[in-house]
Amino acid sequence: MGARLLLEDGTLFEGTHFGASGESFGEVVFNTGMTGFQEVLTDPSYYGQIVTMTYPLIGNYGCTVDDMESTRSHVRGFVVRSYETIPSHFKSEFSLDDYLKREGVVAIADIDTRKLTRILRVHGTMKGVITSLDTPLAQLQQRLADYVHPVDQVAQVTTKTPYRIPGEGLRVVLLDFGVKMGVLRSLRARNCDVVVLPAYSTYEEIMAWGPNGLMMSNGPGDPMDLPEIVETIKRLIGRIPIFGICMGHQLLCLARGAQTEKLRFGHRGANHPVKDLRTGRVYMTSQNHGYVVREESLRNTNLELTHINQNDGTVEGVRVKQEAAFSVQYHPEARPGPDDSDELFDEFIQLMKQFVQGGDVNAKTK
Ligand SMILES: NC(=O)CC[C@H](N)C(=O)O
Repeated sequence: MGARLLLEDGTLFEGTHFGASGESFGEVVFNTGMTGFQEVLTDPSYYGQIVTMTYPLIGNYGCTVDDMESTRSHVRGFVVRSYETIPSHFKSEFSLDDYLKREGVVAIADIDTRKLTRILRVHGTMKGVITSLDTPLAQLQQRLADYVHPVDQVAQVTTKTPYRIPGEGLRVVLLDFGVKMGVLRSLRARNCDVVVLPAYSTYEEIMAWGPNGLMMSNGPGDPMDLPEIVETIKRLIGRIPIFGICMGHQLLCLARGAQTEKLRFGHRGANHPVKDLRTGRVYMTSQNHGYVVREESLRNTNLELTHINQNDGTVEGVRVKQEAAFSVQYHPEARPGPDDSDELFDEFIQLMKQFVQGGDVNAKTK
């Protein structure tokens, strides 16, 4: 059965259909990871996006509940060069096709994903639609032109009610902007007592849990859609140690007066080199973001640039001078991807310990 992918600029790809049937609109982006399609599909930061995998063979190792990054898929569509129908891996419990059908994700295979990626690299990410239906092209074009991306996507994916993952160690409140399981696993591996709160929790609701530290998660959409949350973070900086990942990083920077902007085509994949400017060490990192903190905007703030991307020189990490707060644009929880940056969670634990011992609101990030 056939399927079509139509881009906002009029480019049409015709391929084979798999996954759910129907018509689905979203922002078309690409991911450069060679593996990790299941983590990509279940990462809430991809909410509202149609994801293309640049690696040509997808589905080979099947799916397993173990590798889910949340309880459902958040993508609006999935695009691959070659879909492998027979999964082969000892952990595989079901096929990618079964999973996409179950989650209502429309997918297309057998298109030239290299050509698609080059279009997105040159012209930037754009709106698109995948359809398995026979809708006439002119009608499809009109519907795509009328489609608008959802705003405040964080509200769609954050937990509706607080929940706790008990542990014997330090109490971490996690503001859930669309948290990946990997972040929770990394905190649990360090025995933290984790309380996950809705993104729009107030300063008082957060502090009522008596946290030793605040973790701010990844999440979908534009950080500038979230001014109320930025106001809450302004009050929290200096009160408790803070560690921000991706969306959490962008919001920390906005709270300290920096600015964010949209990248032309973003960074998505498990193979992005990042340099720690303090040590000169380069880490391979897992990434998924379309927005970035503007480096020039750090100048009049007390944010210190700690990490940069080796490919395009963009901001990858900061710390707040004189305060116990730091953040990174990439994903140290590494699902999928290299765990080079796992130590950032240990740094956060150290910061919280220092803070507990000294009761010191000025415990320094290293
Ligand atoms: N993974 C994330 O947290 C992404 C943050 C933000 N939605 C961006 O695309 O830049």
